[in-house]
Amino acid sequence: DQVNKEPKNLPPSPPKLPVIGNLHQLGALPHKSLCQLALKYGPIMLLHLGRMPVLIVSSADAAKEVLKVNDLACCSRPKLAGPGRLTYNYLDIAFSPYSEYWRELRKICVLEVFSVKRVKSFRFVREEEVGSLMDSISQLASSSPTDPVNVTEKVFALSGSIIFRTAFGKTFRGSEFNRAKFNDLVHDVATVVGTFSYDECFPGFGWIIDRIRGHNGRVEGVFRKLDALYQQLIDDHLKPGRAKHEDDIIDVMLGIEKEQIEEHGHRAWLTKNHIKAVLLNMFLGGIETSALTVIWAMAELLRKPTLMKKAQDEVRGIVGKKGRVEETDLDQLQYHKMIIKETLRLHPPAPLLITREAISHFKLNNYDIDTGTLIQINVWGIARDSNYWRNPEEFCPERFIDNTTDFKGQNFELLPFGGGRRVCPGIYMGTVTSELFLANLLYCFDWCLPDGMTEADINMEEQDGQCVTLAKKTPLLLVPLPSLLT
Ligand code: HEM
Repeated sequence: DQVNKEPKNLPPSPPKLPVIGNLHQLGALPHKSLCQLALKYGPIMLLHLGRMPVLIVSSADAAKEVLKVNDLACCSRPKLAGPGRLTYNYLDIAFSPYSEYWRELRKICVLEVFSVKRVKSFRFVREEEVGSLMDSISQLASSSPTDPVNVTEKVFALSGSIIFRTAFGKTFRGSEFNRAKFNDLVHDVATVVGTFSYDECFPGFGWIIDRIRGHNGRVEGVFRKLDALYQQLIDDHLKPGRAKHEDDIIDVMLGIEKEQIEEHGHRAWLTKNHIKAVLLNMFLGGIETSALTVIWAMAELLRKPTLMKKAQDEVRGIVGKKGRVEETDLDQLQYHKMIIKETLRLHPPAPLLITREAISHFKLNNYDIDTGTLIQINVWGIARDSNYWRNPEEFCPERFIDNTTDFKGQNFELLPFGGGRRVCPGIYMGTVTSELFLANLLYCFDWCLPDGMTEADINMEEQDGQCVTLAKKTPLLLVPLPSLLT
């Protein structure tokens, strides 16, 4: 039998160095370096990061093969050390390997936490928080009219307060996290879960490099900060007589825990650590993604004043003198929706999605993909591929006029939320939040560049650091002029 076995047909690989393999070719912005490598080695390549084989998928056709045809073989997650620590050993949704447990947990959360009905029930939170941000920007604009506002910081704080209130049932203002460098913590979490540890790439000696670069200490530091926060949130929820408007995710999960204990007479599977692990997903999935979308959209519009004007005319024309954009207005803002879509095309918050792992051997365009191979889908590269997109580098929301391409995982040339069984369950929450933020920023203010700066000076560089998310390197500083409508 062994004799008759066909030799394996592995995907092409760039030449690798002894021991480290292709690690040195990743660079500071892996999605970019991987695009360059794909031009030479093709849309299906096999890299080796130390001992780990990693399949890099860089075309819509190949992404379809992975996410649609072979999704079941590819929908697991590897047990990497950083996410392992932060998820209490993979008890969450995003980093848990494919299993009965993951299916059950995802099902509960999709029904109870991410459903359109639940997300809509928190509309008042989003509108209140957006309203108070607009008020605070107005105050800054009237007290020091020429001073720039750090829009990046404001948008992160807004996104944080919305997740705090909807997911954790607590206001963010006045908490320790408001004062601390909140966006740094959010970014640290994304970095810790996005960075491979050297120990897993190089068993035997990698831990020495990890120790020298302080990787383990960093993971532990982030873990302790988050764990203390979660514990405090859970304790608050267990206090009798707690005032609340709507059940938040902690209420929902504590309710399931109680039901299980009542039903079985003892705890079935849900513990406080499970709840904390899911809170990490809210923290990581919910805050940075929506904030980055708004920041990149603002930066792109600032560079193209005619598009900015078109967007402002639309929102101001539809909302009139109401003073604020409400969620019920959003469906009428068709151009606005195209701006968000175009921003997610050029600046997908997770440019390589979240690492997957093959749980069985499968064939991808005749190549053999072995069990245990890690899989990264370069959605950043795919969305800039001139085979699918005309003038792909240009920010042009108009490309979506009379074009039904959507980002929900069915059009493989546009996958900012991934696809298949692991598709982002927060699509509705993420888009409604980003749309509401951006629409209000555009409706309430005219935005000018700080003195002496021109459109060409806006820094569009991406933050390096091999992180799971794609942040703008420098903060967006803009001078707000209140619009006459507010
Ligand atoms: C603009 C907003 C957002 C973007 C672009 C985004 C993007 C993504 C991406 C690319 C993935 C990985 C998909 C894959 O591996 O194929 C993902 C997964 C996930 N996202 Fe989002 N996301 C957003 C908003 C949210 C929000 C608001 C939440 C929750 C509060 C959330 C929670 C999650 C969770 C729990 C997963 C893991 C799913 C799984 O592995 O089964 N996301 N998201």
